[in-house]
Amino acid sequence: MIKKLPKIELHCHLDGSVRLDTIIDIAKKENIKLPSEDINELSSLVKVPSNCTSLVEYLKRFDLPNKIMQTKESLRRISFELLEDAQRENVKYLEIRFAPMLHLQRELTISEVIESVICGMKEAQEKYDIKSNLILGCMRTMSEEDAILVINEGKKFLNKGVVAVDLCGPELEGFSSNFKNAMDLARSYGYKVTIHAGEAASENNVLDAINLLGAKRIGHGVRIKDKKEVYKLVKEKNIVLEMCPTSNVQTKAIDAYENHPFYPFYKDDIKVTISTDNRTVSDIDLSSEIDTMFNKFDLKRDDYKKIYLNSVDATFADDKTKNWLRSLI
Ligand SMILES: O=c1[nH]cnc2c1ncn2[C@H]1C[C@H](O)[C@@H](CO)O1
Ligand SMILES: [Zn+2]
Repeated sequence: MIKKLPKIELHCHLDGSVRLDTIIDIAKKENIKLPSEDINELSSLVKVPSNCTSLVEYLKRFDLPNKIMQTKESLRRISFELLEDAQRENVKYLEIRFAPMLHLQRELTISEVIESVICGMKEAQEKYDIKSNLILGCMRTMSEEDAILVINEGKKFLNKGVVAVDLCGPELEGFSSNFKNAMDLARSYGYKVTIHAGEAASENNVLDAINLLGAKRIGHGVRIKDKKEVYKLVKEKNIVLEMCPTSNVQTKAIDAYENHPFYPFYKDDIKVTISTDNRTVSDIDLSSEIDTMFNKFDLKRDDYKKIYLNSVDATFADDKTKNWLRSLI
């Protein structure tokens, strides 16, 4: 049932959503040595195990896919295939995020990395009934200079495939102050800002992401449940939460689906949306994720419509795309 509904996904990492057989195929073509070429063994290396204890452990699963994402052709293909997979479950709009700095291990420049991902995205948009934009991730483990490089190189693609920037990777308390100049610069160019925050560290990071970095959307943000002041700010400013419940349960940001704040936030009119975070690493798709939340919390068709429309408003897409998305439900 859920599979047939039109869907929007705002938070999906390219490197966490690579098909396993594509990893094997690219490795063969590019002579890259994998720890195993057996799809079942590879699956156990890329998909997060049930006994994962933290975000840091979860993030180790990205090393392998990133090994085979170092050429124009592999990036084009992986971006095309992500949209191909998404349209099969009726995703109509997908914001793909990835960190260009992770794809410079061989011969590519930042600009070529972005261009290759856009190329795959365009091809899929021509072939299928799906639209997409890119969010450029800057790793919090890297320097502010690196973030500025990505922002400067990505500028020429703004509104030609690229719409926003993000900070991702392990979350330390107070990370925002290290990236204030970079995010000021990004906003001055016209990038929208979404920030992973309040996932593996406290709600204060959400406060900073909004107040210091100008985030209009927050990746996860589950920890705002812990402090009234931050919760109130998110609510009053209509900040959108890109919620990824399965990822939160896997990284132990939340101990069980039943305790995920998605439902109480929704009931209290916080702008919640549902995404996969990482299709391959988390071993889910958007339909299964929506299905899980709807079953756990007994949500109905009207609730779906409300969350879908929240997602339309929250996209970083142009008005024409937003109107099209509204017409689908
Ligand atoms: O949920 C997440 N939190 C923080 N960082 C994440 C999450 N999922 C993926 N990442 C990281 C790992 C990827 O290599 C990077 C860029 O997509 O973003
Ligand atoms: Zn994420």
